[in-house]
Amino acid sequence: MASSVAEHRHAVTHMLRALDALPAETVPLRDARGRLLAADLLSPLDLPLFRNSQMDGFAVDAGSVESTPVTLSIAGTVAAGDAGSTAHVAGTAVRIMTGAPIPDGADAIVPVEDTTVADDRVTIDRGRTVGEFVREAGSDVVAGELLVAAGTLLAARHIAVLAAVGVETVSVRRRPRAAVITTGAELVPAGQPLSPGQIYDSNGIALATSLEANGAEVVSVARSSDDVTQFRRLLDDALANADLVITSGGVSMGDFEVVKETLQPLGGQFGHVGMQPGGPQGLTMVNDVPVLSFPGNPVSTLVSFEVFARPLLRKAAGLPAVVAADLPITRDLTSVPNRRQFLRGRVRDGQVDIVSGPGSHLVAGMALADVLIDLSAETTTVSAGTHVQVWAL
Ligand SMILES: Nc1nc2c(c(=O)[nH]1)N[C@H]1C(S)=C(S)[C@@H](COP(=O)(O)OP(=O)(O)OC[C@H]3O[C@@H](n4cnc5c(N)ncnc54)[C@H](O)[C@@H]3O)O[C@H]1N2
Ligand code: MOO
Repeated sequence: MASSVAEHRHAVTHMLRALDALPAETVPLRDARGRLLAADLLSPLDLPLFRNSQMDGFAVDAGSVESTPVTLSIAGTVAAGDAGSTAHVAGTAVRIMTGAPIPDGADAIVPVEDTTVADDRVTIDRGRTVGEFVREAGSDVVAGELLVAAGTLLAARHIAVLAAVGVETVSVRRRPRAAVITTGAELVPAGQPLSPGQIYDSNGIALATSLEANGAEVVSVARSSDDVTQFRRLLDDALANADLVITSGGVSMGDFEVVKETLQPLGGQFGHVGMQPGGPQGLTMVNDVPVLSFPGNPVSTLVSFEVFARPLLRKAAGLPAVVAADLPITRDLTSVPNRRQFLRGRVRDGQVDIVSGPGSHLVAGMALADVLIDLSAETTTVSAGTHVQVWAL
């Protein structure tokens, strides 16, 4: 397999198509933020549920406050939470609090600021017309009306209205379940002392957090030595629980390419994609679960994720597409011929600058970047001021 970025992306898209049609699951409303609503939600109730006051003040019939000042006797008090069964008697005022049910017969609210109370009488300085500061039942939404449409990415404002009508759980699209396996005899988890030749495993956590940031649920992050038996066992565990497996390392031309050695006999396609970093790539379908095999260099892994996994995961999760822009570059640069190059850049004042060399081990340089600069395979030189395509990280 030797292919272009576009060809490989096409193959990955095809292999990951099932992620767009994952079944629904029910989650507590409290956990629904960031999830895609699976079905239209109709309101079970009117909102407001009952006619209530928009102000602390006095409920009156507008007719009796037409000419002011006028003094009315105070017939009672209703607070928010009261049942609101008392009827209003024309020519009187009922002391009322914001959110309290308006007594039948009252049709306007006079805010307390426009009144003076003496004993059990209130003098109203400014009248109000019918409906002023009255919140009618159903004026926001009526029972049976569409509250939130299927396919909505639930945000706090959607959760708010669902809570307001008493919804406890919602049906949402299941998140893609992803498993990560890093490979390499040299890898050690943080917290363990490093022996000569060993390095900390950064790709496991980098891929897990990348997956989560793009709407996936990470079911496991495992680490394998270069031993085929161990890798195969971890792979089987991952396949049992995941819709997608991402591996890192073990795909190029060395003697200990555990990922390639295990997956190629299962039909995996391994080879070079015309890009830098991220050239060596593998793609395998095992038991109907797609396995994306990214190269082990830390920047190669992250760039592979950006180019091949992130756009598809965001689409499956209903998240907005990755932001791309054309921006002028601050300096002259050269690019390797016949490879699409993804350089690490930073945008300042509407221009993009390079923040790191092209080496795929430069993980600290990657951390300085906020965009990838995407240079086509045909590009060999770019002069300062030329517009280049960038993708937000
Ligand atoms: N003769 C050739 N050698 C290499 C080629 C080639 O075409 N011919 N391609 C190079 C390119 S490009 C890349 S990228 C790497 C990809 O190699 P692998 O995917 O097999 O990765 P490894 O050899 O396992 O590791 C590469 C590098 O990355 C470090 N690494 C691996 N995993 C992790 C991790 N989880 N956390 C941190 N760092 C990791 C590893 O120690 C190596 O330094 O192959 C080139 N070689
Ligand atoms: O493709 Mo490798 O990712 O250049 O370093």
